[in-house]
Amino acid sequence: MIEFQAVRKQYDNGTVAVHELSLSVETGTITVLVGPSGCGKTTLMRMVNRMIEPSSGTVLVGGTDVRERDPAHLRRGIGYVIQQAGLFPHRNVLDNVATVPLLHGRSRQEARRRAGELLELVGLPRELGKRYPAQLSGGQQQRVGVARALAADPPVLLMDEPFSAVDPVVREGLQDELLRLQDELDKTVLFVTHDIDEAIKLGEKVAVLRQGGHLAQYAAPDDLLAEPADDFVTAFVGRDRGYRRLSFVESDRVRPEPVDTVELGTQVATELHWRLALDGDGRPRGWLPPEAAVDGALTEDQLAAGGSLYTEHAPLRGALDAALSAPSERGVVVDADGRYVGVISAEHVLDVIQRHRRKVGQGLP
Ligand SMILES: Nc1ncnc2c1ncn2[C@@H]1O[C@H](COP(=O)(O)OP(=O)(O)OP(=O)(O)O)[C@@H](O)[C@H]1O
Repeated sequence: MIEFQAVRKQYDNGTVAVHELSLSVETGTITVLVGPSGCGKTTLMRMVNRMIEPSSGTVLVGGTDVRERDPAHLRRGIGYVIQQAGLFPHRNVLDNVATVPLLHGRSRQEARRRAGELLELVGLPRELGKRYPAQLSGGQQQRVGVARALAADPPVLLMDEPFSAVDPVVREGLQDELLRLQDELDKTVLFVTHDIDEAIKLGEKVAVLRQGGHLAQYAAPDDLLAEPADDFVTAFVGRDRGYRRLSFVESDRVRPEPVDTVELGTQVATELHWRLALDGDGRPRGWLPPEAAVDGALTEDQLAAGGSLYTEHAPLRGALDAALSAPSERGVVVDADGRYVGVISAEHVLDVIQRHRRKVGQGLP
């Protein structure tokens, strides 16, 4: 769908930002360009919608050389999301999103209706449409930016460090939202980041670039972690790549065990061991520490905050993290509806990992 053929970009001051780079981005996938600052990611991305022209080489979108396309026309089929969302400050949120359908000749009423739908699609309540960008949080602004980029229903979406200006928790939410949206929309997404974790989480394929616009490696995330092409990629993917690879290892061998539970809102006696507190629907709310004396009905503020939850059958990284982050040293396993299933120890997860290694016959690094 997007193809870079021996693309090179040298700026007027002599800087070679992209060095004869060839790369194919498959239709309907998220492909991530990742690399340190200044390695040419943005330059490469902007050649797709002709914001930057290559010095030599060819960029094809949908099989057509972009130079044969009128830039304005080309950009209508290519959504573009940037850091800080790039919203118009003096237009309210709904009008920001409606801009594109209006440009496409829709009536104002129709454009606003479509904008409302898009806000919901990216997980924002329609009421926010009346606010101005400055009245939204950074994460909400980014969602509006995504909604605006999707407004023309473009087959291609370029995203240039779209989530880097928000805090890590919001960022994770936005990443999850993008994966959910992509499941639904099947766009061809080219995503730029300098964060290898973000690249690995989002990319079906990841292109690692190094200084001077060289392609160091282009591979699926698991392959990148398993077999980094050279020292640069090894250093860039980081020391804990063995742990990260667990994100790709699913296993049905995790065997949760029962643990003592207590229900919020009920009277509980003092005990010498950790107990898991559940709400009335069986969802974990936190841990009740040993020897905790509960006067009256059990409330949430008497609990130690729980660790992360592990959803059954999810990749093993989540299982290990749940076990390591729990105050009771036992990770809580939940079903797809978030209801308590059992608990697991870190030792058990490591044992499952060992058995997985033996089964597939290749060690996790
Ligand atoms: N208009 C320009 N004129 C001259 N040099 C430029 C221009 N734009 C970018 N560069 C240089 O080209 C190189 C690549 O820049 P580019 O913005 O593509 O990198 P990047 O990987 O996106 O970086 P970052 O992660 O910091 O955004 C850098 O050395 C940069 O200084």
